Amino acid sequence: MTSVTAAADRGGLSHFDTPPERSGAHPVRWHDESDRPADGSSRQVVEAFARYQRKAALSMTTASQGTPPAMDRSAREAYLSSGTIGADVREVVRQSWARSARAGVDPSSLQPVYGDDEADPKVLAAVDVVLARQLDRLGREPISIIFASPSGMILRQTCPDGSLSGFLRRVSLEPGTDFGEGRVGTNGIGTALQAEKPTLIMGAEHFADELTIFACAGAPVHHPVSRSIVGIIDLTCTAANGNTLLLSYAQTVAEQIELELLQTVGGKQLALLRDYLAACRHATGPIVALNSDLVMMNHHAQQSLSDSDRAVLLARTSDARGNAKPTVFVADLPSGTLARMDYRPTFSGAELAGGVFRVGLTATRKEGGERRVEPPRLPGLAGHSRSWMRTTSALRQALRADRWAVLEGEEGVGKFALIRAMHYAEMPDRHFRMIDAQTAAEDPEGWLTAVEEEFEGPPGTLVLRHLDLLPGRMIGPLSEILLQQAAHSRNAEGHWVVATIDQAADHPAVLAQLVPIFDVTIALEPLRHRGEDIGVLAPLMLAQIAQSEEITLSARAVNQLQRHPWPGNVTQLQKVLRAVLSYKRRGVVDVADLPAECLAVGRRTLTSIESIERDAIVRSLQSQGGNKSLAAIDLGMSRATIYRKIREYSITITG
Ligand SMILES: Nc1ncnc2c1ncn2[C@@H]1O[C@H](COP(=O)(O)OP(=O)(O)OP(=O)(O)O)[C@@H](O)[C@H]1O
Repeated sequence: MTSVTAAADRGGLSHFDTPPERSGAHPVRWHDESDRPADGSSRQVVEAFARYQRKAALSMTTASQGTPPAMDRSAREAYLSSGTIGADVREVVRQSWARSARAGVDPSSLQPVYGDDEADPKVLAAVDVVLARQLDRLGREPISIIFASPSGMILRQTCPDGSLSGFLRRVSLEPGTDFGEGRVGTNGIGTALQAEKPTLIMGAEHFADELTIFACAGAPVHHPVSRSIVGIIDLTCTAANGNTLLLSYAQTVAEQIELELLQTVGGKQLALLRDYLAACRHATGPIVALNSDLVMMNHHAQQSLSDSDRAVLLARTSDARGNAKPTVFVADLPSGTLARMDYRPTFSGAELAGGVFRVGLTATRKEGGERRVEPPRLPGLAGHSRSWMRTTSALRQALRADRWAVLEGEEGVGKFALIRAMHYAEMPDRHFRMIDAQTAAEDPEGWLTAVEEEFEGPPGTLVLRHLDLLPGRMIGPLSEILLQQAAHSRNAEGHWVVATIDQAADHPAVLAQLVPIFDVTIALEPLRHRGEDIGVLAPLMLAQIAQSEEITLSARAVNQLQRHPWPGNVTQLQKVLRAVLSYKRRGVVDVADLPAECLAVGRRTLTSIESIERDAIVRSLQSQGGNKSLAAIDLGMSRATIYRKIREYSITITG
């Protein structure tokens, strides 16, 4: 082991001990007060810095080892003048330069942007503890430790060396400045955030001229449980002193902050983490753990599922949230895969702390495009998910066996449409009547009489729609009528009675007194759990509403619709398609043509204020070509806030 003596001797940086092949320079200090930058022209500053670098270089031990191959300034100049990328430009840098150029960063003039950022106080407290400890160890080493938010805003900066501090101030590397890549181009903070991994940016690899005098190593700091990025640690020193040790040091500081943060994690989160890790240990498939604050997914869930499958899977998991009993359920994913989800609750003491889902995936479409057996057609309706087929087949069996049924599902999910289509598909010659309990309160007597008269009329289907809305005082009388009829009319000449209820409604008396009169309860799943159906439903409905085949949906638009949670189900999808048709009558509807509400894929229903805010963000992002910084300015919010809200509302930006 080689130790970097100058640093370790002072009791600091001893963790820089490295194998010989990775050993490198130790940080240097100003040797002479006269080297300190004078307040003067930038030329003076550059000269002062050059002097400083030269001296720094002299005091280095094994500077070049462990350092990315030095890239001379000509590669950068060639790129900036002609867009030519030299062979010695590292991939991470070449990608970052391209992003910086696309974001319109001016390489010849650094234009720092100042602002506020909402910092998590727990994270900042952990950062402060670790930075104070590091500062003690650094003594007066000319190295700066910076902490920036997930959007690149500098929140903390320490530098024990006054001279280096002076240079940092000149480029505004100080709290309150946004060092996101889209603002100042390639740099240790913004580029590491983009790459989501530790990244070293050396001298001329920086995009902006003024930053090329520095070496910056950025290491993301993760939340110890969720592993989401809570900020970034950046170590900055002179370009001549930069090497991979700087990166190791940044990673060490980031890890120390994570350890510090771990102390603040509550019992519930730890309990969930414990169960999640235990599940991951034996996992051969996706594992998802969640509570109201946290979602954790193993590598399998992140890598092997498409975005739309993952969105549907998460939507399905959130339905079991808060359940204190183990449950197993099945979800159809948009790709045609069937997910069997085994949910086990997690407890912290007696308190429910969340739950872990072990997911088993079964491909339902075989290679070679083997077709499924198509169910009998239901006129005017579309659907081919397993869930849809299970429901339609259960309802068909109930009809054929004269078994009275309750069809339950969320509002607008298509309960009534399905019963009506089933009736006309199976017994088109028979009488069909719907009586809506929503109107029962207006004329209770008349409503009950209508039900009685229906039973006296010709046989057929009687739908008692919205049964959960029946006023309490009418439940007794209706149950008497139904019980009496149930005793007589279960034969081919009788009535097939089907009721619809909203499963979200609070209707204990209906459940206790009326539902047991029916033979079977069948569930029609919310649209968000039948993403596959959207692929056939949306084009069909678009053509139906437009009464034309001149307008179609692109595959990307369908994919986007499949990712939406559809709290208002098919009715909401219908409204969206109507809205699209109000401004586009022919051609191909693409993602950009969809209303703002469809560009967000969230797991929960938003309040109206939240959806207004979400729509405003989506509109602004659209008008700014997807540029989050510009959208933030447009909306008068900080970049951190827009990033948080984009995540919170699960807004996707497709390019
Ligand atoms: N699978 C489907 N294919 C085509 N259209 C559908 C389908 N499901 C629902 N719809 C249409 O969606 C709209 C809403 O359906 P419907 O009124 O049956 O929902 P519901 O569940 O009975 O709603 P609620 O309980 O809120 O009254 C209707 O216009 C219906 O024709």
